[in-house]
Amino acid sequence: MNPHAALIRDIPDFPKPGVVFKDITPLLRDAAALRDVIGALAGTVRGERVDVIAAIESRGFIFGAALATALGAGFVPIRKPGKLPARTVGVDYALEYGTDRLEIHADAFAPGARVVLIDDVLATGGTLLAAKDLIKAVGGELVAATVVIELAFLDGRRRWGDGAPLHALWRY
Ligand SMILES: O=P(O)(O)OC[C@H]1O[C@H](OP(=O)(O)OP(=O)(O)O)[C@H](O)[C@@H]1O
Ligand SMILES: Nc1ncnc2[nH]cnc12
Repeated sequence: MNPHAALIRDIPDFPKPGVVFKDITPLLRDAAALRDVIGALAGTVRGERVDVIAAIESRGFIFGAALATALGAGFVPIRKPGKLPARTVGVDYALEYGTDRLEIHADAFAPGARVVLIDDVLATGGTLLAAKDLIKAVGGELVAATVVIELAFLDGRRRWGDGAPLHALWRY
């Protein structure tokens, strides 16, 4: 059950015809709802030692940075191409409405760093899987991934595979 379902808005045909876009901006501007979401994200990794939150540009940054502060963890950005200034590792991927590339700094993690991956939406799973691969490629130990919204009808979870658990606060 999502107590804040009314704060997630369906926008038909954005950014392309046929896509129903889950708009989280009404939720973000609601102070109590935003606090609840950050608390719920923290709940998905309660009891785990977490050194770093890694989050995906750009909507993932909103939740990831707030969660890092709440948990007393650090923050590592996984960015769209050409944005990170030092040496990077990158991967091309497909998402629900296009293709893109994600990059991470090659030295993003201290040895043995325990990492939680955060994003706002799991749709086809291409983005989250690309981020998982990058974290592993640069030596992070992935503890879990958590998304706020899972579009279960797109079956992205099927691609996630074994290893770290994949949590979702709300499923559609
Ligand atoms: O599961 P998938 O099909 O891969 O789609 C999920 C991704 O799509 C959106 O990102 P987008 O690239 O639109 O970036 P944004 O956060 O900058 O809006 C969303 O924030 C997820 O990262
Ligand atoms: N339908 C959707 N709504 C919001 N973000 C998305 N990212 C990928 N698909 C999405």
